[in-house]
This record gives sequence, structure tokens and C-alpha cells, in this order.
Amino acid sequence: MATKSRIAELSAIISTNTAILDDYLTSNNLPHPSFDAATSPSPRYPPDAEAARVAIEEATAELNELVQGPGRLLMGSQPAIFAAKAFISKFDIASFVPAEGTVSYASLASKTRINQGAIEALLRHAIAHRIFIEPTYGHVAHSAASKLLLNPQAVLAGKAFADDFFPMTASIVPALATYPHADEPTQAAAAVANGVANQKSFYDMLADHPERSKHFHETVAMAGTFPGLSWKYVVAGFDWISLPPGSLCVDVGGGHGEAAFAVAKEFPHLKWVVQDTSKSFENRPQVPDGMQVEFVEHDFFQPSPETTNNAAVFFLRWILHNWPDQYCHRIWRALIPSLRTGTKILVMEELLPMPGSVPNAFERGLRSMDVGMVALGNGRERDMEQWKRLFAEADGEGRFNFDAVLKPEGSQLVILQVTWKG
Ligand SMILES: C[S@@+](CC[C@H](N)C(=O)[O-])C[C@H]1O[C@@H](n2cnc3c(N)ncnc32)[C@H](O)[C@@H]1O
Repeated sequence: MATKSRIAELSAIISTNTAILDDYLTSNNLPHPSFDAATSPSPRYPPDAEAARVAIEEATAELNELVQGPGRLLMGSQPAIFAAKAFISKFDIASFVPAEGTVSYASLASKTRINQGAIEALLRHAIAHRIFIEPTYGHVAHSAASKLLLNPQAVLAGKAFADDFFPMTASIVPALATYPHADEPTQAAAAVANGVANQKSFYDMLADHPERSKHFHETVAMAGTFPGLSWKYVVAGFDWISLPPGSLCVDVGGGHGEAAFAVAKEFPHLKWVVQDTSKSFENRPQVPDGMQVEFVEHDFFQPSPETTNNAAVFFLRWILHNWPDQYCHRIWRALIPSLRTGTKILVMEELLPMPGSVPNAFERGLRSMDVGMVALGNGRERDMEQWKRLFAEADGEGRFNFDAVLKPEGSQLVILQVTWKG
């Protein structure tokens, strides 16, 4: 019997899994996927239906790319869509489009004071990507995707994309052409994009732009509402109950303190100090009543303050991936004055898999983050060997002992547990 071709295999996978998802939606009287503005924003499915959805996403993408052929695949990506998305967010285009009905390009031009032809070019490119629709010639209405841009959190994230993530991504190649060693934060694409190469790292530059700083920090804090990044995984990722009452935990570069809040809520016997820059603390939420959480301004390249001397745990989530190895070592060495034999250092980060060993859509997300870290500060996402090497070399004497990697079920990030041997 002839073996099935890959495209026939993929077609079968799509057919089987589409039937599963379709049955689930129909039998539960739920809306079916649609680009229509009335569609619910981000449907969440139970495990079987979600597995079918993921299989469809994976197989349709592979099938689509297979039938494109190598030439179209190589040349077909359209970077202008990122400019269109950045434009839409920067100029609040979604807010000018009524929830019901349409707005004309002429009206958008008068509201934004931007040339109508340029708006038409950018929005029609977005429309071709299902962001907005043009139900009658010259008039724009919402699609399901564009309507999401009315959500206040999406507005903030869109601004961070338009002002920071998109321009820094576009500057990766010029930065590497000028600074090929790619090992200094001040020579990364973010610095190049902002005209501060050799002067400021991304975070130092951001401190000069209060609005952008607010968008960035709130976007990072908001990421904790995404399923794989939920704060509940900070709670599940370590044996917090094993720490004696009154133990001090320090969230280094803790941003808005959401990780500390999540653990303090479940384990009120612990005290938390959240360290970060003053800019990051702006717009942070109040400490909920009864929680022992304190916010302390501290530069993590400087020695940890004496008040953290008896800390049981130093927790670093999404810190080290921003920085090249030698800067990570500086952050770790700054902890040493406060470390005692047995102090735990918990690093919550992505763990890069072997290339090609995880579903492609997931891998694309991870690799995109990795490139994003190069852009932000010549940082890196890291695989297991790279993490182990980073810990082993951090103090020059191998006193940071790597214990274990913990991955709570469903978490996108792992917790790497390290103990100070003293
Ligand atoms: C990617 S965010 C992660 C925030 C938080 N830990 C989380 O998981 O959401 C990196 C954090 O490092 C902080 N940061 C950057 N440079 C710093 C420095 N020199 N000292 C202290 N914090 C710093 C930033 O302000 C930001 O809050």
C-alpha cells in the first residue's frame, strides 16, 4: 500500500480535529470561530477541545507553508504588517471606529491629521490580515481582532509595541552590523533605535520617557494574565510552605509585585521585599490589606542592602533574559553579601528546548522572545546547558549550586532552583 504523502497526512489531521472541535462547539451551543466583530475575544476550551484546536493550528500552518513552496515561503513574509499594527496602536485608530457602524477614511484623516492615502495603505493592509473590515468602499468597521484593540490592556501593549518593540526589532540588523560582538546592553538594537548607542541600556533609556515606561511596565505586569504566564505558577513552582514563619523572600526586579502578592496571598507566613527602580513602581497596585509586602527601590547591579541579609529566598522572574552573561554575573554577585549557606535563588524564565523538539507554534513563540531579548539588551533566552554554565560561572568559584528545574503543569516558564553553598 502506498504511504500517505505529508499533505494527505496533514489533511487527515485537520479533518479529524476539526470534527472534534466542531462537535464540542455545536454540542455546547457555543459560537464557532469567525472574523466577525460579534465573536467572543479569546475562547478557552477544555483540554480535549484545546488539543484539537492546537493540532488544527499546527497542521494548517504546516500545510499552508508546504503548498506555498520554498520560494513563496522565503519571500512571502510582509514586514509592512508590523508597521500597520504599530500605526493602528500609536494613533488609536480602533477608538475612532464605532462599535456598530463605520467611519470613513476621510474622517480618520481629519481626526489623526495624517494623509488619507497613507492611512488607506496601512489600514487596507491590516484589513487583508483580518484587522478591521471595509464593508462599503471607503468606510472602515471593526472585525473581531480590531475590536480587541479597544481593551485598555491591549491599548497599553499596542503602545509598547509601537514605541519600543517594533522599532527595536527593526534595528537589530543595523545594531549587529555596527556592534557585531552583541555583548553590551548599550549596543543593542533598543539603544540604536533610540539614538543612545554606547550611552544607555533599554531600561536607562526608558527612564527618560515616562509614558513609554508606563506602557512597558504595565504590559509586562499584564503578561501575568496570560494562561501560561499566570502568577499561580509562581505559587505552585516552589515549596513555599517549607519556609519557617517570618522568612524573608526578595523579588529582585519584581516590577509591580504581582509575584509577591500571589505567594503572600497563599502563604501569609512569609515576608516579601520587592526591589526595582522607582520608574517601575509608578502606577503599581497598592499592597492588599494584611499582606507583608514592602517595595524598596534598589539597583540590582549594586550590592543587595543589609536589610536582605537573612533572606531565605531571592526570586528573579524574567530578569536574566534581558542581560548578556557578564551582566547576569554582576546581578548575582551583587546578591553575595546577603547570602547565607542554604539561601535559595529561584530563577523563573523560559527554558529553550532543543531545536525542533516542541510544537512549531510554541517554538516560534520562544524563538521570537529570544530575538526580542537580543534586541532589548543583547540578552538571551537560554537552554539548560547555558543556564547551568551561567550559574556555575556566576561567582568565579562555583558556589552557586544548581539543584533542580521545576515546571508547574501548564506553565510556560520554569523555575531553576539554585542554592548558595557559601
Ligand atoms: C521583564 S521585567 C520583569 C518584571 C517582573 N519580575 C515580572 O516577572 O513581571 C524586568 C524588570 O527588571 C527591572 N530592572 C531593570 N533594570 C534594573 C536595575 N538595574 N535594578 C533593578 N531592577 C531593574 C525593570 O524595571 C523590570 O521591572
